[in-house]
Amino acid sequence: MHSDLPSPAQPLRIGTRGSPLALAQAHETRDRLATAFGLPPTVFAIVVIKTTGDDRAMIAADRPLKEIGNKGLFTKEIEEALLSGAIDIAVHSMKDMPVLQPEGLMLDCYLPREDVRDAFISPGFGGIADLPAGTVVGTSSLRRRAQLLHRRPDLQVVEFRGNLQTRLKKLEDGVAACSFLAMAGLNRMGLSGPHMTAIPPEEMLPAVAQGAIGIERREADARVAEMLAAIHDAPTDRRLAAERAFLATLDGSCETPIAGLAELDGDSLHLRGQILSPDGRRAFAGDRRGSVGDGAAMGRDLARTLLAEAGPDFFAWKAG
Ligand SMILES: NCc1[nH]cc(CCC(=O)O)c1CC(=O)O
Repeated sequence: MHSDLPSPAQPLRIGTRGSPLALAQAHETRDRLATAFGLPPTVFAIVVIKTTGDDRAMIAADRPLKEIGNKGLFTKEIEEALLSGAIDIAVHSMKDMPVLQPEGLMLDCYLPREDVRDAFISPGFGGIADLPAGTVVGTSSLRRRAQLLHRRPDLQVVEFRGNLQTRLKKLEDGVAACSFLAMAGLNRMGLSGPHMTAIPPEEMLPAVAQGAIGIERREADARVAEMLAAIHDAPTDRRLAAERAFLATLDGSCETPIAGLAELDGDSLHLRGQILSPDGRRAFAGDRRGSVGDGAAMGRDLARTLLAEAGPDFFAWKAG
């Protein structure tokens, strides 16, 4: 194995998007590999790959991502680089990953999960419950929009994108009273402040796989598979098995109003799931408790139950 380890002459190439969060995730992956194998950072090369989703010309800042089409928006070019051999591994936010990988690629290494919760960001208010009727809130997430409108149909939701700094500026300019981001991203970038509060999952159930980083590789690359096994986090794997089975059975993607969270308590797994109509008027939620090895079955079962409760017309909007 040791002769197979990366060297300065033949570094392990880590593919990533160029956003600050993506780079932080790629550096975390590099540092965990370096520590696990006692290697210097110089045997890793971080390769930034521009994806369709990063192309500002194509994506006007005020155009909802769901209108542009999200299938592989942030992953296609990176997966092509893996398949062509231009990079050896690719680091992804699991929240943005489809449940199935392209032929020849494998996604079975997860880093320890960060905070799964959403953050409430506002210079003026402490939480959702404090918002007066009619308040304008900013988010580009279809899930957060639906969840907010479900609880608070009196709120007005406007499209809101950009990094934390951009959002804080917009909030200070009065474009909206508050916004939302994943705690995981803020923590991984070392951002915290008086304007940010974690929202309990009971109040806003997070997206499936929120806070989890996955590392993709070529299926046939045994050397890389062996290296990744050393940094793989099994508890995160068990939780994502339940959440992603739930998502797969619902046939959803990251831009459909679906929420899911699995938590471990010793050998038992607790899975919560929710589906909503985009306007938030209809919502179906449920949970399952079982043993840690049964996550995928629990996820499928919960999804089928919610689909049956929602009825055949519930997902009809997806076709239109
Ligand atoms: N869809 C964008 C995206 N993908 C992953 C994260 C945050 C990090 C994570 O959940 O792991 C974000 C931004 C956000 O929701 O604030």
